[in-house]
Amino acid sequence: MSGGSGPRQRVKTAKGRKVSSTRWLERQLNDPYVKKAKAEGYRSRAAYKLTELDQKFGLLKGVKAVVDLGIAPGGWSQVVRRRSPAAKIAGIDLLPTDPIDGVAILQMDFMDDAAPDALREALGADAADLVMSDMAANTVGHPQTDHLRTMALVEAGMLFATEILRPGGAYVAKVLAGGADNNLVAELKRHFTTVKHAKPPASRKDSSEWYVIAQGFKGRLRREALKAGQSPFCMLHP
Ligand SMILES: C[S@@+](CC[C@H](N)C(=O)[O-])C[C@H]1O[C@@H](n2cnc3c(N)ncnc32)[C@H](O)[C@@H]1O
Repeated sequence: MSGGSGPRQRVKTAKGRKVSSTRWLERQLNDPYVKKAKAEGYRSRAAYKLTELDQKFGLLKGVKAVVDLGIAPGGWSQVVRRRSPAAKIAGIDLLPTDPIDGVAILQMDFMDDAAPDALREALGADAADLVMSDMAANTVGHPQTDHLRTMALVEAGMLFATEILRPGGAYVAKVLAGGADNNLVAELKRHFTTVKHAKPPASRKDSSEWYVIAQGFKGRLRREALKAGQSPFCMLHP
């Protein structure tokens, strides 16, 4: 997507406004995805990242139950709702999210021990077809710390996905530049038949975010079977 209509808008630095805030405002005003989101009734330009990932990977095809980790302000769930009007959707965020028709929204920390059960209950389905995470840890400006904190969210999302997905289901998560690290990719490959990375066009070029897309969930691994050296796959959600 390029350009957008009309001349580029400039924002004057107001008294008390930081230069970085002025730049952010200017970028928002001139961003074609921001304009499109406004025109099409999406709460965030992030909606187009999921739309583009869906176009490339068919993530939303036929989904009946979806979990949205880091739902606020709600763009991704709006996309799912429009694509699959009957799908059950449950989302979680630290921040409040305005209601979305038919979406169960929890305001809590996904890293809280109680979050997985609360989400399962909110979803109201035995299993999900898709777990999507657009969660981003608040950056502290120390690259290693930021990377570790984001990876902790991706890993926690993966663990949750392996407990709630039906066989064949998918997990998509935001990761930082360089993608998921080798250990995480190896772990994802144990659980999913394909693992890919993508940066949708709507993701800003100067942002370090990428997405990891894991599809074809193999089914829950049965820990006892693994220990006993038997076939580890146990289809708990046929
Ligand atoms: C980029 S935004 C998500 C945008 C959303 N996909 C949309 O389309 O509107 C990332 C969200 O992740 C949330 N988040 C970060 N860490 C979280 C955590 N531990 N638990 C729940 N939400 C978290 C943030 O509060 C933030 O709202």
